[in-house]
Amino acid sequence: MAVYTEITDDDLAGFLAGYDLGRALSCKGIAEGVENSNYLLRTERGTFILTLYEKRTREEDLPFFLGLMQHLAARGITCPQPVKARDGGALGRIAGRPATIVTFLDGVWVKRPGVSHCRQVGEALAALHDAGADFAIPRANALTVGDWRPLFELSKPRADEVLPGLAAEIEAELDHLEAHWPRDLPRGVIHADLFCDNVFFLGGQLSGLIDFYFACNDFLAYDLAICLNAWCFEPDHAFNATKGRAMLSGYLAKRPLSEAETAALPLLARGSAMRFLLTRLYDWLTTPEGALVKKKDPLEYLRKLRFHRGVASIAAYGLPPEDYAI
Ligand SMILES: Nc1ncnc2c1ncn2[C@@H]1O[C@H](COP(=O)(O)OP(=O)(O)O)[C@@H](O)[C@H]1O
Ligand SMILES: N[C@@H](CCOP(=O)(O)O)C(=O)O
Repeated sequence: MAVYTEITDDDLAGFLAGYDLGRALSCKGIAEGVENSNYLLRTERGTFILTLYEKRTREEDLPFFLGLMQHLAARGITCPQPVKARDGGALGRIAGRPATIVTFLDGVWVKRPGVSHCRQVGEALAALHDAGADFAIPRANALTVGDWRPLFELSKPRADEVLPGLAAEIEAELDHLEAHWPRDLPRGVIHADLFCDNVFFLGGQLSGLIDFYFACNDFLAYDLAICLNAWCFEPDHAFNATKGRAMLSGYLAKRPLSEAETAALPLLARGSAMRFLLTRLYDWLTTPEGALVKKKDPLEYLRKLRFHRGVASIAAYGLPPEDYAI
């Protein structure tokens, strides 16, 4: 359960006094997510999500995240919308933390995605990339290749407690990624965390996207690599090429990949696996016992990384060359 900051009834009443949402009827911590504290808030005016920003979400980035959600919605992407307070702002403070209220999105996330889910995620990702193209506020990715080694240094002394030899394997992989990371692929606004728990479905149809708090400007194909990792591996850790093909086809139907993007995809997938391995490893080693959050397994991403290390081309993800030639 991701609740890092508890709020009192008085905190909530004081916060809501700035809004036209009536009184709180209930406010319950949400048992999902790992980054921020989220509450399901019911007021006299409806149901909302109250988010208190924690950990990796920097306050100075909030105008980017909130503005992006508004920008994307205006271009047809279904995502939560910040609720404005009476003073016109959407960002406030509660219990000492920066906080916003956003609209509640109907739908459920799928724990065992199928081929159709993967295709729809590919389509939605391409639509997001298209919709984000003219978003004016820039935000550099704070978790890209140059940030991985400093992040790793924080976990390195204890990494082998998680798996003997892990520190050396990560170091060697970082050497490779730093030496080969692409410099010049098409860039734009990426979601950067479009995992299964951030995509809602209703009746089998994708109904909305949430959790834009890692969104940034980076390689568009890197976002696709993140999604391949998050959606197309089976619980036994095998990559499912049918799902990979569905996701890539869904994406390609809306946005073609360049030759350079296609060639870079295995490396981007390795990098994406490294990024989530490192944040999970850090959280694994530092989250206090008894914290109200379910820690995520770093080694899941080590296995994914090892798979991509053996991948020579995008064909291994289920797409034969004749399907993506442009
Ligand atoms: N706008 C929303 N509408 C409905 N449910 C939401 C919304 N935002 C968050 N949630 C719920 O809260 C959970 C955690 O939210 P998320 O943004 O993923 O947290 P974190 O910032 O910690 O990653 C989600 O899995 C979902 O169940
Ligand atoms: N997706 C990340 C963790 C952060 O995302 P959340 O949406 O689950 O809070 C991971 O799986 O490591």
